[in-house]
Order: sequence, then structure tokens, then C-alpha cells
Amino acid sequence: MGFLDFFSKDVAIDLGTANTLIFIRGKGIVLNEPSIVALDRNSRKVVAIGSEARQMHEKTHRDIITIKPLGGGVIADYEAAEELIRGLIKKTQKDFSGSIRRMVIGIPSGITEVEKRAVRDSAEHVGAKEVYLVAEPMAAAIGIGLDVEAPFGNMIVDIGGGTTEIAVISLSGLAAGESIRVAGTEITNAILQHFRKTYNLAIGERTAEEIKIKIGSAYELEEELIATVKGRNLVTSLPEQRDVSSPEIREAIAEPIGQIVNAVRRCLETTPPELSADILDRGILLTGGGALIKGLDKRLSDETKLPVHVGEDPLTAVVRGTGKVLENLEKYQKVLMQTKRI
Ligand SMILES: Nc1ncnc2c1ncn2[C@@H]1O[C@H](COP(=O)(O)OP(=O)(O)OP(=O)(O)O)[C@@H](O)[C@H]1O
Repeated sequence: MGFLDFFSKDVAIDLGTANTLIFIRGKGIVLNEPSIVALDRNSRKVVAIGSEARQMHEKTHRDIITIKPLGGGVIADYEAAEELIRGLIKKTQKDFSGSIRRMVIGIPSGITEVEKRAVRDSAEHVGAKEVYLVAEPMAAAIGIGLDVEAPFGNMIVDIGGGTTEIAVISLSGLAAGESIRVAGTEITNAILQHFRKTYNLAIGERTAEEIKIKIGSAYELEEELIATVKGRNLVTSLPEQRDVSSPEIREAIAEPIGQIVNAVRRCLETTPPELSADILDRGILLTGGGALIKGLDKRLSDETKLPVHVGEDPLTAVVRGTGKVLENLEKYQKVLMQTKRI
């Protein structure tokens, strides 16, 4: 380790809609917190970041507002996004002191030049001297250990909070791809809408997400499940609870799940034939939190007639990938996204 290395650190980040994960060279993943910022409504001063801000989300005092700065997988609120990066990096200070030298950030592949620029600016504003961007599906593929440099095709479907990224990777590049802004958050919203429309029951976002995680599915389950939901009846304005079954939730989330399935099909249709043959042999790999929806692998396999596997520890795939890129920048030169100066 050189003298300068002692005072400066290299970090890799998965700046996600739902969660932000931070990896520090030589240490691994040191932080995994929700991408939420709580602000004082009047002064706009930051009150809490990450997990503490999530505690406040939806239960906010009238003087505090909570913001998810990465709407749809991209920066929706620039100032809040910068506060988020700054605040979360600060939380890792116990793991290192000094400045940041290199920063590798995983971002959606469908992001525009302006959005890329915004991510880069935020990273520079928090002090990074060198900033590198990697497409999320590429990072996810590297994270789960695929040989992205090899001359054969691998299909990866990364279902995060805001975006589903589908990519065929070969020779360190994206040979085909689809990026849609339908993922975990839309699925949670579909559950929320279902209760509102069907039972006049208003439930919170966290409750809807819990139901999704507990009993949400994309394919018939061997043993169907039941969960209890608590909310507020919109007609009587009184608290209410009711039981709900997994087939009912499957129906409620059919629309966003169908959109993800269709996007995978579209990507397969545009994949060059040689690479299609590789995918036939190797199958499709699922990553991101959405990969954990029960039966999604079976559903995709049913619809595409291809083998489908869930990657190991899908929620940390992107950050592990950005971490590997950070630790082997030379080797992974080709996978870095270029940004134009604008
Ligand atoms: N066990 C589970 N079952 C179903 N969904 C889950 C599960 N665990 C997490 N999720 C969902 O995964 C999503 C978060 O995934 P992830 O952390 O990969 O996304 P992100 O990186 O924050 O988002 P993006 O990639 O869009 O920027 C959330 O919508 C969350 O509800």
C-alpha cells in the first residue's frame, strides 16, 4: 500500500432506487441502507439518512418530509441524491478516514446522458477524484461470477426497485438489452392499488412490500399462502384487518409481472442467433431483489422454454460487481460506460 492509499480510499456503490450499498476496497460491503433522505420541511436541512429516514417514511411528523431521490432508478431529485451519497459515505467513515480517490457506480443501462452526468457530478461533489460508471446488468453479471469477457452470450435479468434491466452480455459488452421502468416498486404499488380498489382499504407502502415479500408470486405455489393485512377503511375511516391469499396477490401483480416477462421475450427476439444458442445452453440468470419473487424463475422458464436460475445473493450482485470492477480496473476497462462532456 502506497503512502497516498493510506489517506484515500476507493469505493464502489450500487446507487439503487430501493437500497444503496457501499463497498470499500479491501473491506468488502460495509453498508446497505434504504435510499431515503428525511428533510426538515422548512429549512430543507437533512434530519436523517438511510435506515433512520426509512423509520420516518410514511410516519412523518408534519415538519419532516422523506424523499426517495432515485425515482425509477435514476436521479429524480438531484440535491437529495447528493445528500444521500454524502450521508451514506459519512456513515462509512468509521471504516476509513480521508478522501475518496476512485468511485465506481452501478447505474441503469437505459439512463440518458443528462442523468449520467448528474450521477457523475454528485460523485465529484462528494469528493471523488476519479468516477467510473458501469451498467447495472453488467455489474450484476460480474457480481455473480459470470465470465463477461468470454466470447459467448449470457442473459441476465436484474429486477431492482425502479428498473428491470435485461441484457445479453458477450465480449465485455451489451450485445442486446432492454431496460424498463417496471420493477419491485411497481409490483408493490399494484398490491396497494388492489386493496384500495377491491376493499376500499388504504395500506401503507411498507405493508404492501411486506405482503409482496411474504406471499407475492408469479407462478402457482406448491402450497399457497395466507397473510394478514392491516390498513384503514376509506369509507368508515376505521382501522381494519383482513386475510389475503397468495393466488389473490398473484392476480393483483399480474400486470407488472407480465410486463417484465414481455421485456425478456423482446430481448430474446433481438438477440443475435449465435448468442441465442449460448443462452439456450446456459439459461437466464436473475438478480436484484425482484429475483426473489416466488416462482418468477418458473414463470420465465415456462414462457421462454429456457432454463432460469436465481443468482447467488441477488440483492448484493450489483455492488459485488462494482467492487470487482474497482479492484480490477485494468481488466474491466471495456465494461466501463463512457460519458460525453456536456
Ligand atoms: N424476498 C423478496 N421478494 C420479493 N421482492 C423483494 C424481496 N426482497 C427485496 N425485494 C424487492 O426488491 C427491490 C429492491 O431490489 P434491489 O435492492 O436489487 O433494487 P435497487 O438496486 O435498489 O433498485 P434499481 O436497480 O432499480 O436501482 C424492492 O422493490 C424490494 O421490495
